[in-house]
Amino acid sequence: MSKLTRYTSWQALTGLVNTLPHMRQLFADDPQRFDKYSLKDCGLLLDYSKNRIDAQVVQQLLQLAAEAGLPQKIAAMFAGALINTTEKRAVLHTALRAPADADIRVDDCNVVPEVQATLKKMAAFIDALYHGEWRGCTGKKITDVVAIGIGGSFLGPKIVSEALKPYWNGKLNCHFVANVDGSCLSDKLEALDPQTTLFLMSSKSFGTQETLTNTLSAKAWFLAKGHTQADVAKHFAAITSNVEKATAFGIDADNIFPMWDWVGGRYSLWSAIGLPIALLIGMDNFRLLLQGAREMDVHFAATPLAQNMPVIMGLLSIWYNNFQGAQSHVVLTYDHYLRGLPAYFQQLDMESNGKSVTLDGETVDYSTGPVIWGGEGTNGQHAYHQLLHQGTALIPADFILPLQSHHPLGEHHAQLASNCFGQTQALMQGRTYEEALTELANSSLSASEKQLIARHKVMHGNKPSNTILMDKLTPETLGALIALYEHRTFVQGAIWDINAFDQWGVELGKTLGNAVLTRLSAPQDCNDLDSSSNSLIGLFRKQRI
Ligand SMILES: O=P(O)(O)OC[C@H]1O[C@](O)(CO)[C@@H](O)[C@@H]1O
Repeated sequence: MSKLTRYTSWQALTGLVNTLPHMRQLFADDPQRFDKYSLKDCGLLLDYSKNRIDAQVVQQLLQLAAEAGLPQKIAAMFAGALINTTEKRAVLHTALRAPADADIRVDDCNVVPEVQATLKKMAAFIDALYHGEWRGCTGKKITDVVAIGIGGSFLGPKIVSEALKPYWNGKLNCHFVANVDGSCLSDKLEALDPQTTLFLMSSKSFGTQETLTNTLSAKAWFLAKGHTQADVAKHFAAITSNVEKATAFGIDADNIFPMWDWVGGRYSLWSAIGLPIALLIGMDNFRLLLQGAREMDVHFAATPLAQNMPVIMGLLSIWYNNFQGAQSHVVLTYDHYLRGLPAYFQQLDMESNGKSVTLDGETVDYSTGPVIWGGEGTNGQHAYHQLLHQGTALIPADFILPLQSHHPLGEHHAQLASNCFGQTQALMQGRTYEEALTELANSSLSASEKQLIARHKVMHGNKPSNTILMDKLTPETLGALIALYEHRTFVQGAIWDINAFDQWGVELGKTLGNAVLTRLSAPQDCNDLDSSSNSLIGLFRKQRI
């Protein structure tokens, strides 16, 4: 039996499952329920009242956090302890948004000055592009930037840029290339002029196949347009922790922005990986994004657990995941600009908590990371909300809504908000058989048909959701929101006693993929492989001939 499942709080929580009344009753019994189970800080409001909780459950969840040493683990992360134990690294994405005078040490060296110097380098780079000091090899201003990267070197820049479209200053166009599928890069290149295009290669390792291949092809395209190797320096820059590989690749040392091994890829948008964001919204707004995340860092580090937003959200997810069989969690962003956020949270959470051994290497005897999925509201209501309401799976939901729109068009925003609130209400209260029968009372159906249809219309409700509101989607509130989810992920990994900051699971697929690549062009069959891989390789080889 694992340490975690031996905690008295874990035992107590196991005993509390299915002992609570329906949420309808919980709300009926306590008119102050919203006030009791909502938190406000960092420009966000978290309404967690539509959850299967009462004072006793919350108390035991908080006790679980205490028994798991969460406060100490939070302090260790902020202090730069090597909590990424398998790679012997600190986890300090929080240092990327720390104040300039902070002192945060790795190997007894304060990392903040280098972070600040990189922010200044970013600002100078952006100014040079904006004002034409940086020009292409034929003297033309740069108009388009192609950001090449994948995973955390793509999702953060892409999704945050999309989310902050109202803040784009129009000085540059930015395009994102991630997939190694040639269609992705080709689509972008066909519309571009190499004389006015700058390629930004983002790769912490400078060893990711997709990013290297895309960058090599971009360079080949550039050279095929009549330009020379000497011209490359004016059209290629890189963000990486592997400066040696980047210069060997042909990128001018002055055009390389550093990254550090104490920043995980999925936590790196706050570093120079976020350059595409800053190019689109300007450095002042990028600093506001950092500031918002900083506010959430201060909240997370200093707020008592019971009023701590990431802690409450992480504990609630554990309550469903580990005690009520929920295997997925849905994020529903009721804002068109936030439509990509669920995909961002997918990598953040699933690449962090998709683990099955504890820090000591013991196989866990409890569930860990759920599947994170979601999409844009109201679209999801016409796609998968049916399952949320009447399916057999328990899927806790987060609803995210800015109270003000950037485009106050007629009744649109009121309808968006009413749908958001209506959905959480429907998930909570459901519809009883009697209510369904009453709704059918005046229909022309026979009595037996009414009874049958009523059965199909029953919604059990008691489906948990959190609602997160902000006054408006701004760089600051977005920074706070993303940091909220970073720390929510941390809370769960800390309680599950897993390493949320390595990603050994992605290595094997890459290695085997590279081995297959060599076989796709080999003449002989791969009879040493399983028959599926052998056949699939054969089919691909056949179509190539
Ligand atoms: O920035 P890099 O080193 O190219 O890595 C890209 C992505 O690949 C991973 O290492 C594995 O998916 C992610 O953690 C990372 O964000």
